[in-house]
Amino acid sequence: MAGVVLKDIRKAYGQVKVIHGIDLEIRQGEFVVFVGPSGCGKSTLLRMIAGLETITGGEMYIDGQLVNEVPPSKRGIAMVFQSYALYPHMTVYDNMAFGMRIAKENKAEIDRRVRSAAEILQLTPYLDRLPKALSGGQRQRVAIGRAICRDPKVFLFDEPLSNLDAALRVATRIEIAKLNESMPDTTMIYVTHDQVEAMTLADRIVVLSAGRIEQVGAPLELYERPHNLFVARFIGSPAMNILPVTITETGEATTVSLGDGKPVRVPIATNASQRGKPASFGVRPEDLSVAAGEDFLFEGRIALVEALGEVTLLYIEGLTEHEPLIAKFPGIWSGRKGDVVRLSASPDKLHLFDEDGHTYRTER
Ligand SMILES: Nc1ncnc2c1ncn2[C@@H]1O[C@H](COP(=O)(O)OP(=O)(O)OP(=O)(O)O)[C@@H](O)[C@H]1O
Repeated sequence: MAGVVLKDIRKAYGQVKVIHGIDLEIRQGEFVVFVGPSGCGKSTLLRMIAGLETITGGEMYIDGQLVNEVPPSKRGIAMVFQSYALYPHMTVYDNMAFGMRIAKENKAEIDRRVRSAAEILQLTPYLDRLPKALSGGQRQRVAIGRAICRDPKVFLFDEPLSNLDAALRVATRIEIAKLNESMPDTTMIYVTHDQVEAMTLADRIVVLSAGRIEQVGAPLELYERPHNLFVARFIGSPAMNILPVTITETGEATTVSLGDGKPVRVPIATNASQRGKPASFGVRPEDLSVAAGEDFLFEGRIALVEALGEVTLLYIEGLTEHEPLIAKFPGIWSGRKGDVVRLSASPDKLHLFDEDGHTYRTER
């Protein structure tokens, strides 16, 4: 089974510990995406899987084999980097064939693999070109093609699309999704900063912070049921609105008191020990709507309207001393700066976190 298993994986550069004990099981054929803020250790973790960084502690298994001391070339992996790293003086064909030639693969097999990879990535018309005569997106596809030719058990991607412009990113992202479908047994691990890439490509997302895992789950699971404030804020854009509240009633549902004393009933269970405790109340900008009647969550003044065409973002002040609340409405919305709005949200879209930032929401 060509899965990847990390057991208490640790990394230190001298005295500086950057990965603090990661446990993770990636199944064969799974597409796993690592996300997290800059410096959280995504690339370090990927490079340890690749064998490009030594492992300070713990055990790493690829396909059931302990690989801690196995060199990169013997791990059955292929890695695609942000910079395509193609040989400029070689044609697309030769770039893709290079690794196999070094490995003394026979000519017919090399030709079969190069042509099949070119076909998958729509590179067949460009096989005789030099990299300089290709667009950035095409070059990145050649880099991916070169990796496919190695027939890896595990494909590693380190921000492969970050050098491409917006349109090419989308096109190449779709290529990668198709590639994943066409190689169902190949495990793929992908590092990105881009939420859309993470949400659309991943079977599971691993959210990292400061060298630790915050949560692992399917994209929509992380979006709908973040385990803690960190994940709640990290997944989704603009980020979830978080307001400080006090718990006033507990039970099957919980009543909290917002900053202005307004009671709000949240259909999330809490036990009696939580009464009177401070908590964090969360609601996503896209889950807010204009309240029809007197039944509203918030009332505030619009401080800024950002009309993006497909959506309108409203920044609303006057609710707390904290940052403005953000509401995201579909399409073009007619409200203006200075208007007073009342907002509500469906009760099942409300989130509640305890004073340590953990969710109260239990699995349903
Ligand atoms: N060679 C090194 N020596 C010392 N510290 C290092 C070294 N390489 C990385 N680090 C530190 O390890 C931590 C993790 O770095 P890493 O590059 O894995 O983060 P990242 O999540 O990939 O960040 P980014 O998203 O910015 O690429 C950072 O704090 C970084 O400063």
